[in-house]
Amino acid sequence: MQEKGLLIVLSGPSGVGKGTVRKAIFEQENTAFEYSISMTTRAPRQGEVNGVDYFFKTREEFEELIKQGKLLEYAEFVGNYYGTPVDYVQETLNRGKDVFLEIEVQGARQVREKFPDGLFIFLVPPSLSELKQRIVTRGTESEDVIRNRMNAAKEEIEMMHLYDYVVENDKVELAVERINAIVIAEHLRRERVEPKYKKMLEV
Ligand SMILES: Nc1nc2c(ncn2[C@@H]2O[C@H](COP(=O)(O)OP(=O)(O)O)[C@@H](O)[C@H]2O)c(=O)[nH]1
Ligand SMILES: Nc1ncnc2c1ncn2[C@@H]1O[C@H](COP(=O)(O)OP(=O)(O)O)[C@@H](O)[C@H]1O
Repeated sequence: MQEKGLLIVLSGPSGVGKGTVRKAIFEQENTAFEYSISMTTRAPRQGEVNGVDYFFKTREEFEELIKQGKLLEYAEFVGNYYGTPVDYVQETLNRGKDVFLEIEVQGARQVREKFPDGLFIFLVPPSLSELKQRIVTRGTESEDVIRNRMNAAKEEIEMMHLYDYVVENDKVELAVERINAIVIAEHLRRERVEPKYKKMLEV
């Protein structure tokens, strides 16, 4: 039987750099994970592409997906819905591939209930002031939204203890390296050999 893939969940407060770190992970050569593209009702930002960054949905479409049980988890975050397509995740894990989710904390909590054996990684900022700076310099949000996101961030950071690992995002490259190391260690702990090293064993 095909060994199932590992479900890797990267979460943390808004503005900590989840999206940035996730992109850097997928820009590495030979990334062994499959990224699960989320559904959202948020409007696309400049340069975002439907089916690449997100599947952009109307509220009605999203609520229909909820009703039909098509989402592994979903959450309302600062006025918009975000959710993970369940079929994609299941099928990919069944093919033996690791699936990588980058989601906010309410969703991560729901995934933990359904996949207790998943690998849950919490990204933290070096400090709260640095977090605020990142949200401000991103410049995509109004002052009201920034205030909401900072308030949400404080509550989100309290969820840190529910995770398997906490990774500081001081520098993107360092955070990526830490996550790579954690995944390798978790594969070994689960007696799975990295696909990259499996090739060596075949020589
Ligand atoms: N629960 C959940 N959260 C998601 C999903 N996709 C993205 N998010 C999170 O939703 C939040 C807002 O995302 P977005 O609007 O793209 O803004 P940004 O990531 O803060 O730049 C971030 O914390 C994302 O990690 C998802 O499928 N489910
Ligand atoms: N390690 C880092 N050092 C400095 N700035 C960062 C770092 N990681 C991310 N950023 C910046 O912080 C802002 C928020 O990052 P983003 O990836 O959108 O966060 P999230 O997805 O967690 O909401 C962006 O402007 C991004 O360029």
